[in-house]
Amino acid sequence: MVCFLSSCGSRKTVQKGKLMDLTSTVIIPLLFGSLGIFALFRLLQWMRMRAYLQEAVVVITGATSGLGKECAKAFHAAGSKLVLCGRDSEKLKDLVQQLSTMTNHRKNTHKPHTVVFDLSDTKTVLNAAEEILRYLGHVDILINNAGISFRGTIVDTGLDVDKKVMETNYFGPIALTKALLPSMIKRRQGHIVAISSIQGKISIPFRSAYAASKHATQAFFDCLRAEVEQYNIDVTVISPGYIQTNLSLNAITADGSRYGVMDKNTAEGQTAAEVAQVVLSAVGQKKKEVLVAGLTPSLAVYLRNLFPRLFFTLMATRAKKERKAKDS
Ligand SMILES: NC(=O)C1=CN([C@@H]2O[C@H](COP(=O)(O)OP(=O)(O)OC[C@H]3O[C@@H](n4cnc5c(N)ncnc54)[C@H](OP(=O)(O)O)[C@@H]3O)[C@@H](O)[C@H]2O)C=CC1
Ligand SMILES: CCCCCCCCCCCCCCCC(=O)OCC(=O)COP(=O)(O)O
Repeated sequence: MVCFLSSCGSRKTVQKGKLMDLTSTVIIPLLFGSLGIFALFRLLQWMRMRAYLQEAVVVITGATSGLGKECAKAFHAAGSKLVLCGRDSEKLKDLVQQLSTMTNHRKNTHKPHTVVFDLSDTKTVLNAAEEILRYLGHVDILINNAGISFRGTIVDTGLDVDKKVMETNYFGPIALTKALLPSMIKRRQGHIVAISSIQGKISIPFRSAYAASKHATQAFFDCLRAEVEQYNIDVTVISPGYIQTNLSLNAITADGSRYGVMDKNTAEGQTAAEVAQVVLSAVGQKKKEVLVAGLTPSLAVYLRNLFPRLFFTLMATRAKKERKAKDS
């Protein structure tokens, strides 16, 4: 018995020793090796991204405020050659002035070019595309960012309002994309980015025109991605949740007037600078799509796809609650 116990003890000691040997000779080197490979991979990825963005001709629509303005700062700092688009030439000039004061000692930065046009006017969009190609010769990255939101009940909203939202958020961006696409196909190089929304994946009550325009955006750019892959053209769709911008202030309502209220959700959203960094990194890594949202909007997207009936019930309850709050 004593002999058995002592042999058990020594067997345990031998096993412990073998385990320690295995840890020091295999597990620890493997762990450090994997960490090293991962760090090297990330470094190479970062260097490739920097090289891709440096000197790239990047067109940004809606550069006069919010996310577009922050994207302009991020891509300018990355050394891209910017074409800043907007409706207001004074705001664009101010931005160019602001960018000129941003020094980046490690990067060669460029003075941006500006183009003024209204996305809801197709003729000016086509003229703008011509001007961009004439001035810069080509476009490497087009960021379709500009957009407006909407607040209203479907029953009270005139069709002219639906059309205005679709023209700004959908027809304008696709007109600009189509106008620049042939030159990208010719060069067999290019990257088209669409700033969509979580509302491109789910519809919430009293946002019909906006959610419809963003669903259309998602569908169009998903088709485009498939069609242009053979020409080495990338398409990235970015779907943010709430961002702290003027989007709700500038939203149009059922009668076409400005909403003029800063929504609580918008005010408490991510900062535009944070989201712009996500856009920069997604573009740099040529990601196909990115969701930039908190837990609830992200869960809502999964809920819509996995348990649609439950999602529809939640949305109907939300609509009743909102209408009651408005009426009282
Ligand atoms: N804020 C948010 O919570 C979210 C925003 N998004 C999307 O992000 C994008 C940027 O919006 P955001 O920065 O938040 O909002 P802002 O209102 O701050 O910016 C919108 C930009 O679009 C421009 N714009 C609007 N209408 C037109 C038009 N007809 N022609 C040309 N430019 C136009 C505006 O120009 P001007 O200065 O002349 O008005 C402005 O530069 C939009 O596509 C929006 O749908 C997506 C998810 C969430
Ligand atoms: C266990 C699962 C819980 C899931 C809860 C689902 C019900 C909650 C719905 C939440 C809806 C979130 C919508 C997010 C919308 C959004 O982020 O949109 C961004 C925008 O484009 C903002 O535009 P807006 O003009 O609407 O401010």
